[in-house]
Amino acid sequence: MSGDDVITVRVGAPAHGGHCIARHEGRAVFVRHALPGELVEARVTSGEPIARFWTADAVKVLEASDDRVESPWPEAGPGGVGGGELGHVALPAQREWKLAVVKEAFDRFAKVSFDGQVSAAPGDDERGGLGYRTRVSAVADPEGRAAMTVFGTKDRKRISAMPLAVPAAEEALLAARATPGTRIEVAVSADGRAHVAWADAGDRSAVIERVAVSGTELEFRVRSADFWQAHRKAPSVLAQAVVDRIGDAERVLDLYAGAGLLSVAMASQGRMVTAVELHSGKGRSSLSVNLAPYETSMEISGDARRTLELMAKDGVLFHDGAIVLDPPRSGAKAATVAAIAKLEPGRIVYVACDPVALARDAALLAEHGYKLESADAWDLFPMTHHIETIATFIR
Ligand SMILES: C[S@@+](CC[C@H](N)C(=O)[O-])C[C@H]1O[C@@H](n2cnc3c(N)ncnc32)[C@H](O)[C@@H]1O
Repeated sequence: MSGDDVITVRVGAPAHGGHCIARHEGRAVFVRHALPGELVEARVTSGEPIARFWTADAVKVLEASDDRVESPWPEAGPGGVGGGELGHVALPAQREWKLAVVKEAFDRFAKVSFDGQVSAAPGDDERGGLGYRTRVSAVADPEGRAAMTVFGTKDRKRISAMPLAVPAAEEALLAARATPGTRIEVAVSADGRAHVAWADAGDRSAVIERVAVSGTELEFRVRSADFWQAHRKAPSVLAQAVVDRIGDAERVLDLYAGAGLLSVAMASQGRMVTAVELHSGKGRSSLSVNLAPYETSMEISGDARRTLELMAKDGVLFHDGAIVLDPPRSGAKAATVAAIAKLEPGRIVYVACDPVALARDAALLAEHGYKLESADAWDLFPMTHHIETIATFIR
């Protein structure tokens, strides 16, 4: 089965990754562009006879869910580009979907229950979950115009709209003309201006971002090569959440620090922060520039696990301190979790863009004597399946 084969299935619960699970002839089928409870005709997108599961796109809805809406971005619909796979789901139902996914991840992999909420970022409800991305990227098509990858393929399609982006970013992306094959990166900085960078052309221009944390406006220099949260409100939501969760820790180790968003937020509250980041780029890193005003804080340029192991060798302990980590999608994994536990931090604050990776790491932390104190989630990527979760662990 593949290509144009269409099957009729009753769709079940959502699963991690932006699809719902259905069954067909005894096999699990991951169906995108559907909603729980719907009866749909789905085009099989991968369906080897011997495969344990198939994937499919709902192409015709025979019985629609009450939560189905018209997608504000049809180009990301069935057979379209990735990055807008929940567009057909009403905004409150997107959050219920994400809550179900986080709960399932915690139950299944961490064996603890997730009792938190999925909160909206300020202003998202008013904007219908649109116009939030300050960072967008695409690749120039043969005519030099913005194109995105068709989900599950290597093909690209020119886009005519990017409604998830703040208007200035959408406008800049659609107006960009670049050498075919070049990556076009748009960043709208705190001053509301769109900055377009052609990453492959070596453009490393910096923008200034301003983020409000505990009533103070903090400034950050961010280069196009630096990691920066994509949602316009994500930096303040996450920095505030972390500041609120580190308790009275005087010393904090911030692993996977990026341009220093969380480090600077904590340092601005008088904490002594050591920030660790692997990809600090050429020249003076943004992390070091952004941390410079805080004399008791410092940057370590290197790998998180290696840094932890060197600290353990030197007998460093974090009993009265906290370790904050915000790893890439794959999570921290066993060796880094073990290295964190070796420093015996009183508190661990884990910021995760993948709830399954977080839940797996939570199970590992439990083996090292760390128990979940609290967990909360934010919908910082409306119209997509992505979700940001913060979990706090104590010894
Ligand atoms: C999800 S981002 C978090 C950045 C920052 N906390 C923020 O919110 O802006 C993860 C960061 O980890 C860095 N990174 C990836 N692997 C790493 C490693 N092994 N050791 C240290 N940093 C790493 C990436 O370069 C990236 O900046």
